[in-house]
Amino acid sequence: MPATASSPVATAAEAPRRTVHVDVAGRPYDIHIGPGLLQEAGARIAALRPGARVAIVTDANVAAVHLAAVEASLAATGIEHVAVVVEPGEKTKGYKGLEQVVEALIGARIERRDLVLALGGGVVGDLTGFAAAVLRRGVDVVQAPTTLLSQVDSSVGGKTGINSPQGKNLVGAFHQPVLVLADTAALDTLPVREVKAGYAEVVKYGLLGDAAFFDTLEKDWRGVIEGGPERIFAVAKSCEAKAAIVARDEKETGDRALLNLGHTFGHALEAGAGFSDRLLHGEAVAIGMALAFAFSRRLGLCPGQDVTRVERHLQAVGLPTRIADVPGDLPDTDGLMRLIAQDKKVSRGALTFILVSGIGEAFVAKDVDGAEVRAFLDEVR
Ligand SMILES: NC(=O)c1ccc[n+]([C@@H]2O[C@H](COP(=O)([O-])OP(=O)(O)OC[C@H]3O[C@@H](n4cnc5c(N)ncnc54)[C@H](O)[C@@H]3O)[C@@H](O)[C@H]2O)c1
Ligand SMILES: O=C(O)C(=O)C[C@@H](O)[C@H](O)[C@H](O)COP(=O)(O)O
Ligand SMILES: [Zn+2]
Repeated sequence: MPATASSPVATAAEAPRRTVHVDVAGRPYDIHIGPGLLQEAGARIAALRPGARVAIVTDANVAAVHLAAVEASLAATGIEHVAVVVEPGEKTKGYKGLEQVVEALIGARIERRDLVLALGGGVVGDLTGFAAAVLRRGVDVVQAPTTLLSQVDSSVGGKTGINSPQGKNLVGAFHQPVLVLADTAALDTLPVREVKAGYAEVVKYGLLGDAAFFDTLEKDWRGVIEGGPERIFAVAKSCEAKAAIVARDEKETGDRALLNLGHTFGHALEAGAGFSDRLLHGEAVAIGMALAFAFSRRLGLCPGQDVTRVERHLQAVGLPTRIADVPGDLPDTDGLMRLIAQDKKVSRGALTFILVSGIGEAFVAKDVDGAEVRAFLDEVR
């Protein structure tokens, strides 16, 4: 097993293995990043929790390409394991998917000191994390993210949950993982549309608080999409940014909400599209970030040149930036406003948005006037 160093990432040319420490109060853990980590799952889990049984939860697409390696790794270290395979796609992150996973874990007699291993993208990670949080009132989870999005975002920070027909992630729990294994070689089998969707959450870290990272991405984005050292650098840099925010505000009472840049609009669009593959989460975030910049400009908060620069970059990568880019029907402005009203940042009925005063300068805006949002949506549709 390689040694783990926790120094900050500076350039893409650094070693292919990185470790980022998440110093969340009372439950610190490591994110290991680099190629070949799925093959090391058994050794790392045996070292972390000797004698534990492991329930792997994955989806059918991931099972086809990566489950065998994980099972072989667990078997090689003598870890008893079972696998639960769910249907791929956002619709699985709902009540039925939760019932399937929880019942399978109970059926497999997974005990409190055993481990649940989420092997897959954000859908598997969020669903499995939530199932583990409620199983026997709490079983520990290891996240093994296999999409770019899940490696840079969803496997880190402990937000778990499922969607309600009334909105995104409305049922869930904070349940930090005990270990994250981000095997960057697993991304080699990921369809390019999914890589690009994950890239939206990478750009988010630049836009919300790190203008220099955004500059780097403007130059190096092809390497992140195609694979190579730029990709590992981007995963590590993103995990560092998220780890720092989560460590100071685990339960989103303050500036963790910055990680929601683009999500108030984005989540409403995802729900409006019926959580279907018409609009992936990362694509919704790309549109949402472009809208957050344009809305900030409308309010006189952000220079127009920054709005244009963000839109151009997302479009160059091949991400959508406008509501009209979503294929098929969406709710009208009233319908979108009803979905926005279910956002978890709403407080005493008042809307909260993450707005920007420029690239790398996001802030939490409370009491945003709903009439302004409605007028903006009417204008941009
Ligand atoms: N908890 C958080 O902090 C957080 C953060 C961001 C997003 N999310 C959630 O994450 C979800 C989106 O996650 P996602 O974009 O990873 O989507 P996903 O989990 O649906 O995975 C995307 C697709 O890729 C397939 N796949 C996954 N890994 C693969 C691989 N290595 N090779 C081939 N195919 C593979 C999956 O089967 C699926 O079809 C959303 O529900 C979103 O709300 C949560
Ligand atoms: O970790 C966070 O905090 C985030 O907001 C990350 C987001 O990218 C992610 O999509 C998250 O699930 C959204 O959280 P929600 O609380 O708005 O459901
Ligand atoms: Zn997100």
